[in-house]
Parts: sequence; C-alpha cells; structure tokens
Amino acid sequence: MSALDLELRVPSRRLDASLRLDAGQTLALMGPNGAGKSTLAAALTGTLPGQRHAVQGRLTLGDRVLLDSVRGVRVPTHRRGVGLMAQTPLLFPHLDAVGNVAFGRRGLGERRTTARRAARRWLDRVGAGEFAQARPWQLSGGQAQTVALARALAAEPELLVLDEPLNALDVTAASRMRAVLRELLADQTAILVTHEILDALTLADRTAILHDGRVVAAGPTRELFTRPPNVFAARLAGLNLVQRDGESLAFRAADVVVSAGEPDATAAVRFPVRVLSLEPRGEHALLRGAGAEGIAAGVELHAEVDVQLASGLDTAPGAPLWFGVPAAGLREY
Ligand SMILES: Nc1ncnc2c1ncn2[C@@H]1O[C@H](COP(=O)(O)OP(=O)(O)OP(=O)(O)O)[C@@H](O)[C@H]1O
Repeated sequence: MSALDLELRVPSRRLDASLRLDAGQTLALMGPNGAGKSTLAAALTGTLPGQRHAVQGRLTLGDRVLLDSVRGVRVPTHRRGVGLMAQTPLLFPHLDAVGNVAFGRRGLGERRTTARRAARRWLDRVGAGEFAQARPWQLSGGQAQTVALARALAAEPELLVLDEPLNALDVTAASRMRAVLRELLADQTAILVTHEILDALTLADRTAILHDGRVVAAGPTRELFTRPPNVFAARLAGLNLVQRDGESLAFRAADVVVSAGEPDATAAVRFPVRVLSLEPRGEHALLRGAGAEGIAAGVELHAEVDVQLASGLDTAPGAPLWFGVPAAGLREY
C-alpha cells in the first residue's frame, strides 16, 4: 500500500490541484461537470492526450516519483502501478473474461498459465468466477464491469483510479458493485470519481471537491457533508442555498419547519413559497417549494416534513406555504 502525493497542473484544461492520500485510503473526487475530475484521473494514469507536454507538476506514489516536470521525470503509464477502472468496461472482445483479466499481468511479463491462474483468483474475489469463460458480448453491463474491476486489480496496482464505475449500471447491479468495492477498497489506495454522495459516504474515507480545476474543499467524507466547510460542499451535500447580502445561507431540508401561516420568532429566517410537489419518502415526505418573494424568490427549496403534518396542510401544486428555519439549522458562507 502506498501513499499518494500530487501537485498537478494541466493548463490547457485549467486544472491546478494538490492532494494527499494516506496508504490504503480511498478518496472520493467530486464536483460539477467540467470541474476537472476526469482530467485529473487521466493525468494520474498517464493517459491524457499529449501527456508529455500537457501535465506539469509532481506526482509521487509511495517512495516512487512518477512525475516531476521540473526534473523531466515521466514514468510511462504501464510502469506507474496505477490501475484504471473506467465508466465503461472496454474489455477486449476476442478474449474471454480470464483472458481479459490476465492481459495486464501478461503485459508485465508473467507466464500465461500463472497469469491465468491469478486472473481466476481475482474473478472469484470480485464475485465473477462463474463468467470466467464468457466473452464480453455474453455479459451484462454489471457483469462486464466486475470483470473490468478484476482486470484493474489483477495488475496489483499501488493506486486504483475508478472513474464513475457505477454510472452505467442499473440499480441492482450498482448495489452489488458497491458491496464488492466496499470490501476490495478497504485495503487499497484508491481514487473514486463520483457524482453520488452515497458512493462517497459508503466507499471513501476522504472526499475532495473540485471546482473549475481547483480543490475547493477536502476532508473526511462524513465530516465534509455533515458540516460543509463552504458553499461548494453545501451544494453537493444537497443543502438548500439562498443568497443574502452577498452571503450564502445554507440549511438542510430536515431543518425546515413548514407552516400554513407566517412562522413565529422561533424561525431565524422565513420564506413564503408556492408548492411544487410533495413526494412520499416513508414516514416523511419531501416538500418541494419555489420561493415566492424576497431573497428566495424563484429559488427551489426543499423541506422534509412528517407525513402527519403534511396531511394537514394544503400541498397542492401552487398552494402558498411558509418555510421557516431556526437559527441552529442555519449555516452562513
Ligand atoms: N478532450 C478534451 N479536449 C479539450 N478539453 C477538454 C477535453 N475534455 C475535457 N476538456 C475540458 O477540460 C475541463 C475539465 O473537464 P473534465 O472532463 O476533466 O471534467 P469532469 O469533472 O470530469 O466533468 P464530468 O463530470 O462532466 O465528467 C473542462 O473545461 C473541459 O471542457
């Protein structure tokens, strides 16, 4: 297991990011579209087009320097010890699952029988042993992704980069893959690119948020989303956000008190809203409203309401209601 230390710049894509990751930890890399997540992933694996000129900075993995643009050190992709699991499995169609998984080890000079034996072990570990003889076209999306995971792991990478590995999977296949990843990432240094807060929370010790090519927030995952340090983290955590006097007010849907009439002084802020929808969520319901006037005018706000309470309110689309938030539920950025 190796620690990761990077300071990378890709000027053509406006990426300028520094990150550190302890050996054996998983870091979730999050951020809006175009933030630079895939660019950073490709710079790590050494697969960015025009890599030689495009990427500057320093990258160390364990005690090995993989990139140092000042000293002219650039370790090529196949010698980095960085494995990639991409959004789509990209398996070789002419090889069966074992052949695909063994491929990387063969590339490192291992004998065919030894490589295939190791490949079978990895297929078993990811729960894909039964597909060993299958060709890629005989596999479902989820099955092919598990084979791709086995292939990435079979090369025994010091760092595993997973670029939105659950993206193309249906709900059942994604749940299964999440369970497999949870077990395998426990003692693997890894970077997981994801848009899903659930994946960050279940799979990653730490999370870094990229915005416009910069790391704008980083920390232990649970802490980052429970007490978002800034507006970028608050937005990803799904908090309500309203602008006031150049500041952002953030609050959780669970902290909103919904009422038919204007809230009393227990609410530090109050917003008149028009109902957009009421969506049942077990004992609670998610009430979506649009701010009707004042600082929240036109802003979509969410409140988590008790179904008993919701049943006593007029929640038809367009109905007027009030959202109030006590001081304890407010964060200002
Ligand atoms: N092939 C490319 N050629 C040139 N610029 C690119 C290319 N791909 C992405 N970019 C630019 O690089 C920047 C970072 O994009 P990148 O794809 O890394 O973001 P991302 O965070 O992975 O986004 P997404 O969540 O949509 O995958 C963006 O400004 C984007 O327009």
